[in-house]
This record gives sequence, structure tokens and C-alpha cells, in this order.
Amino acid sequence: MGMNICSVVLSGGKSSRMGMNKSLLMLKDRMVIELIIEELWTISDQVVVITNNKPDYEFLQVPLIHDRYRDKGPLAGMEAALHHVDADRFIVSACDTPFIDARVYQFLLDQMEKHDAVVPVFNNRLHPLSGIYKRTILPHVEKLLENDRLSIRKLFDHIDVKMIDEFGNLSYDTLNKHFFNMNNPSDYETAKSL
Ligand SMILES: Nc1nc2c(ncn2[C@@H]2O[C@H](COP(=O)(O)OP(=O)(O)OP(=O)(O)O)[C@@H](O)[C@H]2O)c(=O)[nH]1
Repeated sequence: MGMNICSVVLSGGKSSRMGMNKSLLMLKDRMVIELIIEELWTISDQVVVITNNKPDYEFLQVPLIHDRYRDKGPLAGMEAALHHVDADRFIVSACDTPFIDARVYQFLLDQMEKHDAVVPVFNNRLHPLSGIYKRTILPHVEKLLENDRLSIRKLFDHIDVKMIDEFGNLSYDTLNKHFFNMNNPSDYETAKSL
């Protein structure tokens, strides 16, 4: 039985600190979101982008999905993917992490077992937007959204989540880059130097 893996790029944010759509910024000859999607394709059967501005992303040639719960943040982006896409595993990524490495996601996938979610912890920080989830979380996600409890951490009070804070043979540099995200123009300058 083959496992159907869907990667979900959350791209419904406001990019207010960056001042422009950060997922469309260029690094070398590629846009940030193109770098992300290219990496995700190496471990996915499907890739979708969750956005409330479809025209910006049509060139990517992947399914584009709107949030069903508007202005509710990344948890709503996850809800839209879980609601619309039929898959056994959902790999979540932000749209501002240009240096993600599929080997990190593969490491998480390998530890899913019976859990509802596998979420990485790096430098003592939980990274729910870089986790792996099963459809089983959907009713809990919807309930949180209905109640305006929008923190993804709240979700972890209700599901079986495995936290991963050691990553086998993967190097610190690989992990540091994987979890690097760009919030403001200074982060973008940093990205250009990496
Ligand atoms: N689908 C969806 N994704 C979101 C939403 N809000 C944030 N995201 C995504 O979640 C990730 C983290 O978002 P942030 O960087 O914290 O927020 P942002 O709105 O993009 O940027 P700021 O306005 O600077 O805070 C990014 O990939 C965002 O695109 C939302 O309401 N819907």
C-alpha cells in the first residue's frame, strides 16, 4: 500500500514585516516559493499552495487553495489543505523558508507510526509550520478555528504529537538552513549571503 504524501505550502500571510510578498523574492535565479516547491516535489505525490491571492501563484502550475476560515492565520491554511486534499500524510511548509531540505522531512516521516503528527524542535523552538500531519487532526483543527483558538500549539493538547529534537546524521548546518525563515528585509539580505 503506497502512502500518498501531499506537501502544503502556507502562503496566506500578510508579509507586513517584509513589505512585499516574501515568497516571491528572488534568490539567485529562483523565487523563494519555487525553491521550496522544487525541494518538496522530491518527497511528495502532490504539492499545493494555500493562498488567498491565486493570481500571484498561477505560474507555479500547482493546485491553489483558499483559506476557508479567513484571517485566522496558518492554522486555517492547514485546515484548507486537510479539507480539500485526499492524502495520508501532509507535509507543512511556510512560504518564507528558502533552504528547506527534504531529508529533514523524510526523517520526520519515518517516525510518524501511529502518531497524528510529528513536529520538529530545533534550538529549543517548536516548529509546527515545519511538521507532518495526518488527516485525523482535521476535526480538532476545525474546532479550534470555530472557537478562535488559533495557536497551533493548542492543537497539540488534543492530538498525539511526537516531538523530534534529534535528527540522526543530519548536520547542524543543514538543520540551521532548513529552519531559517525570512521575516524582514534584513533576513532577506542574510538569505542572499547563505
Ligand atoms: N494560508 C494561510 N497562511 C498564512 C496565514 N497567515 C500566515 N500564513 C503563513 O504562515 C507562515 C508564517 O507566517 P508569518 O511570517 O508569521 O506571517 P506573515 O503574515 O506571512 O508575515 P507578517 O505580516 O510579517 O507577520 C507564512 O508561510 C505565511 O504565509 C493565513 O491566514 N492563511
